[in-house]
Amino acid sequence: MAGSEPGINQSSTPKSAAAVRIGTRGSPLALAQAEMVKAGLGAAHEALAAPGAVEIVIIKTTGDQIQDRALSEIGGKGLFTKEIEEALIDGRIDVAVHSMKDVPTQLPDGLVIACLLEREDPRDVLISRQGNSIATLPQGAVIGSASLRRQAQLLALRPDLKVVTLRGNVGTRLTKLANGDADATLLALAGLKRLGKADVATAILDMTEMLPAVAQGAIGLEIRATDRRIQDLLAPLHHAATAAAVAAERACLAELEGSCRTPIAAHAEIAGDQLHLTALIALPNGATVHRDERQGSVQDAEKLGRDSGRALKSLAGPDFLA
Ligand SMILES: NCc1[nH]cc(CCC(=O)O)c1CC(=O)O
Repeated sequence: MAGSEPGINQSSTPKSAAAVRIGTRGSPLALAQAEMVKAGLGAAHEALAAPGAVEIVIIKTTGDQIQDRALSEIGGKGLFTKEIEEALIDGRIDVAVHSMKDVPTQLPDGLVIACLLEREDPRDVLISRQGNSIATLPQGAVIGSASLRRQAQLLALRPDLKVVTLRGNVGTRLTKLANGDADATLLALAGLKRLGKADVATAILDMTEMLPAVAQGAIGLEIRATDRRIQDLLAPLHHAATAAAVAAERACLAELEGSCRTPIAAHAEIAGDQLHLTALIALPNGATVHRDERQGSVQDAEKLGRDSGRALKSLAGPDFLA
């Protein structure tokens, strides 16, 4: 290029000198997760431990802007991921850090989840003002939640409860609870732990009463499919057992997809070379819950997930997911 000097950046927006640019939402939880990735990269590669080598870029998503409605009402998949994926495709960032439970099963062309961090505890917790289990919540208690999955499973156990929409990030929800907007709420333990707030939990819910969301507790790192440099840098952070569990759960979800208004939950547990998958679909009012359990080789994680999704579909019948 005429007039250009070596090492001088000619573009109008100065290009970051960082070796790795990590894109994330700006919520405290998202930032904590991005910091975990930054620390992991620094621990794995000496060159990335230097100040400025890894940069965190905050990107605002549609899901962050809309705070007053249930996500199922807004509709549309990828409310927390779309803008971050655009930055990845445009080359403004190199790695997108996602809570895998917010990532749609279909990724945009050219992007891949290249790495899964070791999963945090996937269970949900109850945070309540009175009663330390679902069974002992006061009659008719008001539960704040925007999740159809949590609503359906709560109402299946306790049809007398009243569920109201409670959105916002973890801190906002805790404030709303303290203000009396609800008697109790449910949150993912993983998020609370990463925020150092696990002590607000009244009780950790058993998988048998509250099956988690697909991929809950798992953090996935999305990159450009062609980016070998970043792929190699992330390799030491990858956790194979988490990847297999998440693959099974997401394959189940992909098989069931069609409506984001159907409560779906799934959890895969790995012991040795065996994967045990539990999945369910329910009516939002909890009146019907269809459950599937199966076990097989970890190698067949995706097939187990697909088979589970198909089994649930045939249990439920054609009208259920409509
Ligand atoms: N949709 C919000 C969201 N996405 C991921 C988590 C928790 C962290 C995780 O599952 O890894 C949360 C908050 C919650 O449900 O309590």
